[in-house]
Amino acid sequence: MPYKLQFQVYQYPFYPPLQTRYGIWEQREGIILRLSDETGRVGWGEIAPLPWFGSETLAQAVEYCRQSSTEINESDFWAIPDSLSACQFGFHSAWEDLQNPSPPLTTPAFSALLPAGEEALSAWHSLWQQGYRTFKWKIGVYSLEQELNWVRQLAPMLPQDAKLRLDANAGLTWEGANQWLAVCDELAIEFLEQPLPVNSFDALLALSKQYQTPLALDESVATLTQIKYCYDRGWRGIFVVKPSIVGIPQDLREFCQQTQIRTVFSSVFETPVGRKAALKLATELSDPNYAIGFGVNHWLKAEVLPQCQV
Ligand SMILES: O=C(O)CCC(=O)C1=CC=C[C@@H](O)[C@@H]1C(=O)O
Ligand SMILES: [Mg+2]
Repeated sequence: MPYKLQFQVYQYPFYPPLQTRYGIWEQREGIILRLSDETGRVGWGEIAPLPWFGSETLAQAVEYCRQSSTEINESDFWAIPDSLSACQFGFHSAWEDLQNPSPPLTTPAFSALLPAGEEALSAWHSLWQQGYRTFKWKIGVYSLEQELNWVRQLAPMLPQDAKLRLDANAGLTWEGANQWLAVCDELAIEFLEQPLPVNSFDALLALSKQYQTPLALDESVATLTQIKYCYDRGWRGIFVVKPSIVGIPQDLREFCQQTQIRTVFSSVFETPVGRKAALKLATELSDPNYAIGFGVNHWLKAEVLPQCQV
């Protein structure tokens, strides 16, 4: 049965901008997809690229949508190349939504992203009062000395049942990662995300065996192709899965069911359209021992979605 495709590009400002080791991220941009069939069923999907994580660029995704005719078939969904992993997720999510529009009945607990730097010391309390019990703090943004000093203040001030995880966004050196992990073990940090660059797999694997604090790969496992590569090379630590850029949901389901890998699902600050599809997959596959990285998007002010062009 052919499906009718409509799509619209969107841009939303982050408020406040997101500060990470990669710099300041000012706005989220992506594509909202609307699929409909002859019986009148409608499905929504979102293409939310994250090129610095290894997905396609927005321009490449727009080009793919433009060259897709307004009538597409099931075979077209399976023909989307792995190099367009955000398109794969967006189109398959819209197709799954059309067949079963119900949102997930429950979701795992959410982790809240703290602002980078010293601001985290004051920001966590209002999030705690909102009900968050797990917090993620980005490191590698300021100097090692400053951040070690701040984490030694932050960890002890959190209530007993709070959890703190750190995300280095591939920004540490081997020496810096060892310094951080010694402190993580001292402070019972929940896990340390991507301490070293993607091309340092052997060093990451060695590091994962030297400290109590679990390591999580994120940038190294951005797509299902990369997840399989790291699994085949022996990674059995945490896999941070950003569903919006991972690829085809059904392929991820099958791989997780075959391997039982330990996953912690994470947002790419997508809109409510992509968030619904991502949470549905997270509810099915994310390790229940870990909160998922979908704390309220403080960054995204706009809630109204653009209507697709007719
Ligand atoms: O995982 C979370 O807790 C929230 C999402 C998040 O931290 C990220 C989303 C997208 C890109 C990065 O800046 C960052 C990450 O590295 O995990
Ligand atoms: Mg990360």
